[in-house]
Amino acid sequence: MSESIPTHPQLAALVLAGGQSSRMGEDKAQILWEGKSLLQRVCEVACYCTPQVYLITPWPKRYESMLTPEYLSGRTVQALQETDHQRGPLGAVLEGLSQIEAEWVLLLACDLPLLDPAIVQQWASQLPNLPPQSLALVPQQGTLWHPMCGFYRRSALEPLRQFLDEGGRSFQRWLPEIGATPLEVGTAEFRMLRNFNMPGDLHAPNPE
Ligand SMILES: Nc1nc2c(ncn2[C@@H]2O[C@H](COP(=O)(O)OP(=O)(O)OP(=O)(O)O)[C@@H](O)[C@H]2O)c(=O)[nH]1
Repeated sequence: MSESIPTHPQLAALVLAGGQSSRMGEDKAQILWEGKSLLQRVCEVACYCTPQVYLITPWPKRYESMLTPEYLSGRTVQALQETDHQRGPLGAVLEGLSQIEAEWVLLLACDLPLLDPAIVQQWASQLPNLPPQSLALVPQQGTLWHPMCGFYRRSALEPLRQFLDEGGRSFQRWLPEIGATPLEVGTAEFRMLRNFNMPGDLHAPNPE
């Protein structure tokens, strides 16, 4: 993958690897697809968009060898230890956001191997145009948000903490609550947001 081009000086990326992978039957992050692990693919997209990339996971040791420059075209990814495993992906986002200082964070789930880095970077170029009160820029299709490839302002931290403390666990509920800005995307771009959940997804025809 080609060199990253700084998109926004205040953009970091946070990759998620955790959960149960119960539908896949084995750890999704480590699954090989077309010669690379799903985690490696998503980390490469993140590294294309920003030099500041973090992985939040309950198992940093497990992925240590996959975050090195040898795997990531000369880049590195810093692993953050997730401490509370009970709150799902939103809890992981909270822990990640609280350790990252950049104004914006590109959130990427490790099970999105079809992402086109140039498109994600083009989306990031919209960030400077957002009003200060916009806490997130997230692809939306109809009323369905695609939160696992979206941009979150660091100041979303406190509203997120409050949502989790009140028992909230759903991005689909939280995003309207904070008035997230929908990202206008075309049909072709939505195809790259297909996440891999089951073994059959690994053998489905590539939408490209
Ligand atoms: N760090 C972290 N990532 C998570 C957590 N739960 C899910 N994820 C990640 O979020 C993405 C979407 O996860 P899901 O497919 O909804 O859940 P899953 O637990 O991985 O899989 P299922 O058991 O099949 O639902 C994947 O990239 C997971 O690695 C969590 O508690 N912590």
